[in-house]
Amino acid sequence: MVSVAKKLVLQKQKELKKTKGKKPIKKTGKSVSSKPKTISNSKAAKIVKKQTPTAPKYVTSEKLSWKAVDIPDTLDDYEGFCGLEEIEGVDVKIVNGRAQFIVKSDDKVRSQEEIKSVKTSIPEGDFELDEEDVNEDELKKSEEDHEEGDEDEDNKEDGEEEDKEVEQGEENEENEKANNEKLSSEKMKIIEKEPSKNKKKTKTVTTLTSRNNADDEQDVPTIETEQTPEEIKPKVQKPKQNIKKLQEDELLANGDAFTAAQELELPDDNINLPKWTKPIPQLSAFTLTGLSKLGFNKPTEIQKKTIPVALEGTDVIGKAITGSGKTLAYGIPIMEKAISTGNWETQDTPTGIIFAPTRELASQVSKHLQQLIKYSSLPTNSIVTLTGGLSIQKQERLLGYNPRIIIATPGRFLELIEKSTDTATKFASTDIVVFDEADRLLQDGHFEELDKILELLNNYRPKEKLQSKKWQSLVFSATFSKDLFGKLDSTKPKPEAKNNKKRKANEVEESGDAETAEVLQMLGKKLRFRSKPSFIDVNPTDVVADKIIEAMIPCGNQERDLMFKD
Ligand SMILES: Nc1ncnc2c1ncn2[C@@H]1O[C@H](COP(=O)(O)OP(=O)(O)OP(=O)(O)O)[C@@H](O)[C@H]1O
Repeated sequence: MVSVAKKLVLQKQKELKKTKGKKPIKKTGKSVSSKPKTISNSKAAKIVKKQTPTAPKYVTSEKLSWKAVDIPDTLDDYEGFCGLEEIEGVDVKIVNGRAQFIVKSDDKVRSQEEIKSVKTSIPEGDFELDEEDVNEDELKKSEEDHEEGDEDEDNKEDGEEEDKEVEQGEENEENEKANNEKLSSEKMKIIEKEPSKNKKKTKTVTTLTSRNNADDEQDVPTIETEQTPEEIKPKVQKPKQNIKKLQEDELLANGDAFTAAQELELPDDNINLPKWTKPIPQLSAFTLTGLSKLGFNKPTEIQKKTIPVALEGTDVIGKAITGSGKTLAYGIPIMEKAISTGNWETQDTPTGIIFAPTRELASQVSKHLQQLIKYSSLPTNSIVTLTGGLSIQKQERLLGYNPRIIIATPGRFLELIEKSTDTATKFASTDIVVFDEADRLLQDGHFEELDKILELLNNYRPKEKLQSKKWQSLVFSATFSKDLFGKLDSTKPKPEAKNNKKRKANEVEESGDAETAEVLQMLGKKLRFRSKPSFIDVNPTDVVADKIIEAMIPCGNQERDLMFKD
């Protein structure tokens, strides 16, 4: 006899067989009755109708609901196209020489109102536009709107990092803006041949090019299509504003140095600045043009004495008070070296690294050097400031454009070289290292960082490849008091070596008093100069002593006694 349990099992198996193949019912919050609902024939028909895919529709690009996406720093995982998000469920087909977009559902298509509103926000880039799509006024307006948008975006980015760095932030934004102009990563160019007069079919070549990477260009598909001259619409005249700059930047970014050189404004060879050229005959026409434009008709004392020595490659220790023109005293030698190197578009190592103790000073130095560099053959993104409080990613991106001059505070610089051996190796290959306001750089807070930096740079320097095993050091400070350089005490030579070292310190030219000599000796040990440094003191103590006048103050006996009372 079959047991009740077995009966139940058999019944269950039968039920399971019946339900097999049916789609499982999705669970909702509501309780689902175990009894399957019967669906009327008409309702079932409606559901079937809803599931039928819409017939494919051909639409123009403006009708698609494109969304802008940020282009990431690295393009490895980037799936967008020219800063636009890919739209799923849309196919592209070339019909009569034009790209047609085939959509399968209406939710990918914009309404007329939406199309109108997006026409005023054309994305950045040299996109060619159809005349009927937008007139010149609209184009100008959209560009202005977009510029404002850019600022907002950048401000937002910096705001996330640190608000208080306003001044420096602005300066980096300027650099970044210049770089963005120069290297807007993806570009669409439409090169069209002139339509022939005899109404023959003309070939239109559409090439997608990447400005940044010549290799990318080879991988980009070229679409050749046949078009009649009627089909080729005249291009809208782009705004003239900044066109020359854009063309120049494009040439430079593409590495077409020869054509770019022709586009560059040449320096004035007839600049007459004898007060500069007499003590410093090595100055280039670029620098002289810049100095003349800035109205700097003669060098300051520290500039006159430092620049010629530094241009010869000698290490320099300069003593000059604040506001004496130290920035150009080291800035001009770096600039001249960078200009003479020539192949800056291929060289990926910096010419000079300038260390400053504070972000404000770094920013000030950068601004000052930018003023002069703009008259040189060096590109606008030749100077990069690396300081804390600003986006490290942004700074890394700027380093990708191979700047010639790095201005840094020790903390951020150390962070970057500890993060990437590639960056450390590049920086270690520098020709010149400047320590501005050395007394402050070698005090608490910075001393340990600078110590590590020097060690890393020394270790990473690819000596076999470089002409010189050591970089040139330019050290500036308003004072060489032992109190301020106290940290160097720990690196003081051992007593037995003291006499030898003392002799070396005395060899430093015009080293002045014993205290200065001792500080210089300690500095030499820390910075490991490549040559005997030239000590240039533009405010020696005897200058101050000369200004002290002997005076007699007549006073009575009582006052005199008060004076000598201990
Ligand atoms: N040869 C020159 N002729 C005229 N003005 C100059 C000259 N060189 C520099 N200056 C101007 O002098 C000012 C001070 O220069 P700079 O900032 O280089 O001084 P500094 O010694 O570095 O001072 P600080 O220690 O404050 O940075 C700047 O405004 C700069 O534009």
